[in-house]
Amino acid sequence: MSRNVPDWPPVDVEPVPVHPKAPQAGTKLGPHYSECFGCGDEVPTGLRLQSTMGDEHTVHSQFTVTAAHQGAPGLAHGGLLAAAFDEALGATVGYQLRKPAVTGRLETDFLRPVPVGSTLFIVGKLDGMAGRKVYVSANGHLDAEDGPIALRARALFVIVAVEHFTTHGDKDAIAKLSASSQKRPDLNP
Ligand SMILES: CCCCCCCCCCCC(=O)SCCNC(=O)CCNC(=O)[C@H](O)C(C)(C)COP(=O)(O)OP(=O)(O)OC[C@H]1O[C@@H](n2cnc3c(N)ncnc32)[C@H](O)[C@@H]1OP(=O)(O)O
Repeated sequence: MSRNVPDWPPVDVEPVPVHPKAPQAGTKLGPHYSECFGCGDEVPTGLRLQSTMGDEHTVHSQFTVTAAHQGAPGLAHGGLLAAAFDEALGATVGYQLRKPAVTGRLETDFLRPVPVGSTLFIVGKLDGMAGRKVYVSANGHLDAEDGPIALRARALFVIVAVEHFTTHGDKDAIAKLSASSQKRPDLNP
């Protein structure tokens, strides 16, 4: 079946300036925040994405679908799959720019059903930047790095000041994150 996919990126962009201290290819990235629904290891019902730096400005993430992620019986819920891509795309932006950025827009094409027990191999890549706008996209391969593509996603992340989080978020949790990230050079600018 053919699908009309809009031009991407939708505006003229510059190459994204990857931070000189961005993690090397092959580096396992670990949770950026232990209570993150997408990657945290303190969230029993979370998605627990595991990400690794790839070559050529990519980040590779794996998400294993459990019974807790069902929509239809035995199949992953589409909203949770979109959440997994939000996390994978956010990691692609965050670890390479090492600047805070939030999702402004996220669009997802669901191409194949994703059964419980399967693993999505998500490859996110930076597509360009225009001012504070960072364009990023990802493919999700079913059950292997070279498996069939089950989902595609494109997103706009917007670079924000740290005040975005201190103004709108939980100050105690931010303090906890700050303290723990002192031990994680990959999380510091
Ligand atoms: C090492 C660490 C690892 C870190 C790893 C991290 C992984 C975390 C992954 C999870 C990420 C999330 O879920 S983040 C949580 C979900 N997202 C949010 O809560 C964001 C809520 N939205 C907002 O706070 C705001 O709307 C912002 C910040 C996105 C934008 O507000 P702003 O700062 O006032 O800027 P604004 O001027 O409106 O927008 C800036 C530019 O972006 C454009 N723009 C903004 N939104 C859109 C949009 N939906 N569609 C098109 N374009 C848009 C504007 O037109 C403008 O273009 P121009 O005029 O410049 O051309």
